[in-house]
Amino acid sequence: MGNENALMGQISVELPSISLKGIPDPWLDWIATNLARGCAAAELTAILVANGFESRLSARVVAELGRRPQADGPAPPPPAPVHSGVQANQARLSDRSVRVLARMERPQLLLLGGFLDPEECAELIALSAAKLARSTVVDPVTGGEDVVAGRSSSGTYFQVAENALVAVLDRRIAEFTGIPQNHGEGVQILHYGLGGEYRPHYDYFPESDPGSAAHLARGGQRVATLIIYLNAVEAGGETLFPNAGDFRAIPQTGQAVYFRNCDTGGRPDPASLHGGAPVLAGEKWIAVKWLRERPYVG
Ligand SMILES: O=C(O)CCC(=O)C(=O)O
Ligand SMILES: [Fe+2]
Repeated sequence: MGNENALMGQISVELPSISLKGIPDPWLDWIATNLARGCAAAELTAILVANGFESRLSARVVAELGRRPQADGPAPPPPAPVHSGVQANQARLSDRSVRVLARMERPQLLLLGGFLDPEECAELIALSAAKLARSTVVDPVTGGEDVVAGRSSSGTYFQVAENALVAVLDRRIAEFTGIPQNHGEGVQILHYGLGGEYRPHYDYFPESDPGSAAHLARGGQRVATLIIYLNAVEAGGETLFPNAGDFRAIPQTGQAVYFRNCDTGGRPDPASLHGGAPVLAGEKWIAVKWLRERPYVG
């Protein structure tokens, strides 16, 4: 898969002239170091506030440092072996081996086994079941969130590292993808009932849509997507790729499909068109992680 270091090297960032006044230098170093380690902006802001700094100033300074290229800071974590051109059939992570079950070039895609344990899947479902709300899509013109017939799931979000299990999951995703944790949007848990579907769509924001600008300003493109299956669907519910020979990933507990929405130059890749096929029997639970080009400002 793409080499994140190369990708990050190509991104040029405009530095807005926001003053960092009000936060002493040692704290600025501490924020920069922890952002480079992949800590969530919200977590760092909360620590600053707990140490007596004003909350709006803290959030602004953390966001500002998150936008700066970190040429002098510690290097980002190396990408997992499967993505660095080595055709390994498993990724050895610090707490498990993730098996590669299938791979594809366009879009760049890996089907994965053992990304989550069945117990972890069950806990994510239990934590989400009580707080589901109807899913929305981005309005191409306004950039707002609309309820549409083509996305009939309900879902909920967890902030990065919101609880112990989500913290483990976010770390595992960063380690596997080689994309720093602070580039991730909060993990979404989605539930589809019988007949529920998400018609084919792109996860990237089309540059020609006026509504995309506001989203692109908050961390750039959604360069990659990870969909983790939290249960085995009895029939239907596959993640399908109409521009890739109608490839279909079948939901099986703990397995995942990881794909790039953009090429290594950060350009949207139309081959990444995908959808969730209607559930024909049973129900479908998934965890979805959208990964941005730059640190995500939620
Ligand atoms: O339900 C699926 O398998 C696909 C979900 C999806 O594409 C998304 O949430 O962006
Ligand atoms: Fe999607």
